[in-house]
Amino acid sequence: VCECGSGRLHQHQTQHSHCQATADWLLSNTQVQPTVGIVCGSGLGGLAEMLKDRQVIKYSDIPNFPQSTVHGHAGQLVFGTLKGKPCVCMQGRFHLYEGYSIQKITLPMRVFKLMGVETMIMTNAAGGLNQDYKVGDVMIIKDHINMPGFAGVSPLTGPNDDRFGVRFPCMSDAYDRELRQLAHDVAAELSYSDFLQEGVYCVLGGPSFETIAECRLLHKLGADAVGMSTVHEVIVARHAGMRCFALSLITNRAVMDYDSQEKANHEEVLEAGRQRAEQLEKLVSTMVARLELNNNNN
Ligand SMILES: O=P(O)(O)O[C@H]1O[C@H](CO)[C@@H](O)[C@H]1O
Ligand code: HPA
Repeated sequence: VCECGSGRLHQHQTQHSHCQATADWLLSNTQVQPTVGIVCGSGLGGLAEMLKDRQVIKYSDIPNFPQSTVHGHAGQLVFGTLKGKPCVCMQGRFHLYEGYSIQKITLPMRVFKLMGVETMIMTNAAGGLNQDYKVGDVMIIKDHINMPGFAGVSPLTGPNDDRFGVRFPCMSDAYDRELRQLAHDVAAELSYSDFLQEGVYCVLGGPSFETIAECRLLHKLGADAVGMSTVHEVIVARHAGMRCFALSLITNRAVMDYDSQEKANHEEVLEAGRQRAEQLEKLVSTMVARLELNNNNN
């Protein structure tokens, strides 16, 4: 029963003990104690192939883990080192529309925290709302708009577990300023600046793509890109005091015009990932090589 004294078994306690059991199980099944966590977006699983001394564990073998159900998400954790840094890579993430609870889709963040991860790097595929963005652009996320959050859908709903973080976590510093600067510096060195953007990511529930009216609305609200992931992970990771950095690959341009014949589809999303995969991997791996692993940003 819960330590809160109510005599009941509460979800937050179950969550903590589940996360701890999963973290312990993973630590006893891998040689790697990761300090960096990477989440691969749709079609961006190649990031995990960069790890050295790889050890792969399928989600179906991990206690308490959900399964990946989306094409382009392999469904396994890859442990190894990237430029000498111990990493864990989610080759496949979970989305609200897959039918899992919002707590379940973000459970890996808490597991990683309990394993010793200090820095999270999330990637995603997203539709470009900003009219200056082109397919293949890489957007550093500087801020987000949490649409489900407006309706009370948050991974932190329910009793707060102080072992992870505070009841009311700050989100104005969610996307680490130093890591964003590092991304700009690395991109400039690699001559990637012509396809690098920095902007605001808006999350929706999906799985239907947006209507034209919705795209126009989101653009007016200040969103530069739209997708169905990442934000919930960032909220849970920040709540637990991990540094966060996130990138969107602009895989398609959001349809904003009633005369347009374009139609968003998952195949073009995956294809855009294939086209830009190599540069995205180089950008992330060079950043990881330069990470300072003392987290003062709780
Ligand atoms: O955000 P990731 O996981 O990259 O996936 C994006 O791609 C899918 C749509 O093609 C949606 O799940 C959207 O969120
Ligand atoms: N909308 C929502 N999610 C997406 C898109 C989009 O246009 N492209 C890739 N993921």
